[in-house]
Parts: sequence; structure tokens; C-alpha cells
Amino acid sequence: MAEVRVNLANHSYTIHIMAGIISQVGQLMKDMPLSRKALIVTDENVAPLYSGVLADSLAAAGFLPFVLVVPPGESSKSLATADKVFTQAISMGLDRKSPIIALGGGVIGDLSGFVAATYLRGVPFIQVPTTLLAQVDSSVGGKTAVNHPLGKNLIGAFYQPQLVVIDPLVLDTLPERELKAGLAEVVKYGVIADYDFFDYLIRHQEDILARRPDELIEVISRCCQIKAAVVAQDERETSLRMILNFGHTIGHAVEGVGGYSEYNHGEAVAIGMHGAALLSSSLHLCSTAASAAVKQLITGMGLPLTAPGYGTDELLGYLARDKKVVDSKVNWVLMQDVGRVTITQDVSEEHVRAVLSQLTENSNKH
Ligand SMILES: NC(=O)c1ccc[n+]([C@@H]2O[C@H](COP(=O)([O-])OP(=O)(O)OC[C@H]3O[C@@H](n4cnc5c(N)ncnc54)[C@H](O)[C@@H]3O)[C@@H](O)[C@H]2O)c1
Ligand SMILES: O=C(O)C(=O)C[C@@H](O)[C@H](O)[C@H](O)COP(=O)(O)O
Ligand SMILES: [Zn+2]
Repeated sequence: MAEVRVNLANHSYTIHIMAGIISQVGQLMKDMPLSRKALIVTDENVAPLYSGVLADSLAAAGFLPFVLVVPPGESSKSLATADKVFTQAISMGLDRKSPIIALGGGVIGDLSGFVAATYLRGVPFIQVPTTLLAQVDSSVGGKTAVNHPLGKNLIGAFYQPQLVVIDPLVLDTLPERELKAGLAEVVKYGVIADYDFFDYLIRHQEDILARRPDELIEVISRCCQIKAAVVAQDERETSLRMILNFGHTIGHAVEGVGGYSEYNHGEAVAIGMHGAALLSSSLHLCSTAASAAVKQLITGMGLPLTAPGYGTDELLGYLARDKKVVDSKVNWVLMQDVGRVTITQDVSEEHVRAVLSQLTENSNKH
């Protein structure tokens, strides 16, 4: 079993990564100071596949699990769905030591983490991620949120899980499009922090897309290590943690303009990373070769580079509401090279518009 520790003083925790480990979640929870009633939150796609094995594992360890199923997709990351989870928690009498367990992708993790952070001012939270994206990114680090019609993740809290359990075998059932979405965040880690990992991704892209177990475990472990190291240094995103947002400034705007349905999060981040790479080279922060390498790996992972037909002004409206905006200035995460990024506000609207025009040209349509 691979283990990655997230070191955060009195709220440190361990990420456990192993094939088949979903049936051991109850055992891993047994020595934690938890009440017996437990709420598993999942979605309609994941429930028939994995809620049985998870609930059985909890029951075998002496817990009393209840499974709450919500509709799949980004629209469940809403205050309305959070309210349904609160109602379930209250009516089943969850107390301050009752765990809420997220079984699903990033939508379920962000939603149930937000509920765990706020129900009774905070109850124990456990992540059992079932998408590649959630296993390499959203289950780690404690960003929880729901969306607002005016922007992505605008209502939320930093709230760390007490345990993360990653079973790569559950990725067997993940649709192809969702696997690729997770690979966008994987590419991000190479760009922001690790040239060697980026190179590994280039060399192993076919094996990864074919879901070869060794490559998947390597990818998941490496991404969790990078994220854990960043979060341990800057849990609340005052500076360094912003690098985890590479590609998200434009990506979140693309998601918003598309009504959170046309492109999924990973696809939007892929488009956003392409935009950030173009912006970086146009500002001479990095070479055109470095920017081109990122573009090539995004394509190699089967991800989109552009959002044809999207309106530049509408995208700019979303950029103005980005969480990294301070005093009306966007903090851009831009490349200096593959494996090295910088944070800067020194980007003119003219440069941003030029890049957005490139990303949204109708001639990009196939
Ligand atoms: N908190 C963070 O740090 C963080 C990081 C990255 C992304 N996010 C958020 O995560 C969300 C995206 O997460 P996602 O890409 O996991 O999407 P998702 O949760 O919508 O899952 C994608 C789809 O896959 C299905 N699914 C999940 N696991 C499956 C499995 N094993 N087999 C078959 N189907 C399965 C789901 O039902 C859903 O239809 C976005 O809202 C994004 O903002 C948060
Ligand atoms: O953990 C982080 O920090 C990230 O930025 C990870 C991102 O992949 C993730 O999409 C996150 O939810 C974006 O956060 P936001 O603060 O820009 O909403
Ligand atoms: Zn993301």
C-alpha cells in the first residue's frame, strides 16, 4: 500500500492508496474517535457500483451507515443539494462525532465536504474518491464548495478530511471522458512542479490512457505527493497554493460561460492551461517550446485546447470574479518553464484578450 501524509499540525491525515482498499474503509475508521452513525453521500452513477461494498465494510466495523444518493453532475454542487444533505443529517440524528463520507468524484467530495464543514460547525469528514480527478486532486487539501450562478466554488470553506482512501480499481468503470478530465489535473502537476513527472507523462501517455494499473498508481501517488507538499506549506492559499490553480483562471470562466455543462471541469482546465501557456509565452515568461510542449501533452491526453464560439467579454466577466482577484487584479499563474510557474498580476487586458480570441476563434471548430 502507498501512503501519503498531509502534514498540517493538529489536522494532519493520511492518504491510503491500494487496489481493493475500498472494502477496508471501515477497518481504517475503527480506531478514529467517531460515533457509530455514518452518512455516506454518493451519486446515482456511483451508488449501484460501490455504495454496497463501502456500506458493508462500515457495518462490519460496527458503524451504522446510511447512503444518501444525489443526482450526478455539477448541478449537484449547489446550496439546494447541500440543503438535502443537511436535512438527512439532522433527521437521522448525526452528532458532532458522526462521520460524513464522500463516495464519488469531485462533485460529491466538494459538496459533502462543504456540508461536513458547516453541519454542527464541523463533523468528521472522510473522502473515498472514485474518479481519477478526485483521486489525484479534489479529495486532498480541504477545498470544499458549492457553486453560485455567478461563479464557480464561490461558497465554501477550507475543511480537511480526516482520512482519504483511494482504490484505483474503481477507475475500471469510469467513462473515458471522465478519465481524460482527470488527466488534465495530472498534466497540471507536471507543469507546476515537476519536469521529470511531465516527461514521464509524455513517455507513458498510452499506458495511462489504457488504464494500466502500475501507471495509474504511479500517477495517483505522484500527484498526491505534490499536492500534499504544496498544501502543507500554504493550506489557505495565501501564496504558494495558488499554483494549484494553474489553468483554472480561464478554466473556471469557460465552465461558467458553458453553464457548467458543455465542458466538464477537467476539459475546461485543459483549455485554461493552453490559454495560460500561450499567455506565458506571449509575455516572454517562458519559451515558445515550453508552451508548445504543454499544448502537445494536453492534446496527447485527448483533451480540448479551445472553446470555439465563446464570447471574450463574457469570459472576461467571469475572470473579474475569480477567487484569486485582489483589488480588481487577477493573480495569474503563468509558466516560466515546464515544471516551474510564477504568480503575477502584471498582465495587460490586451494580452488576455489576444489569448482569449485565440481560444474562442470559430475556425477552431472541427
Ligand atoms: N476541492 C478541490 O480541490 C477540487 C479539485 C479539482 C476539482 N474539483 C471539483 O471537482 C469537480 C469535478 O469532479 P469530477 O471530475 O470527479 O466530476 P464528477 O464528480 O461529476 O464525476 C464525473 C462523473 O463520473 C461518474 N463517476 C464517478 N466515479 C465513477 C466510477 N468509478 N465509475 C463510473 N462512473 C463514475 C459520476 O457519477 C459523474 O457522472 C468539479 O466541481 C471541480 O470544481 C475540486
Ligand atoms: O486545491 C487547490 O488549491 C486547487 O486549486 C485545486 C483545483 O484543481 C480545484 O479545481 C479547486 O477547486 C479550485 O479552487 P478555487 O479556489 O479556484 O475554486
Ligand atoms: Zn481543478
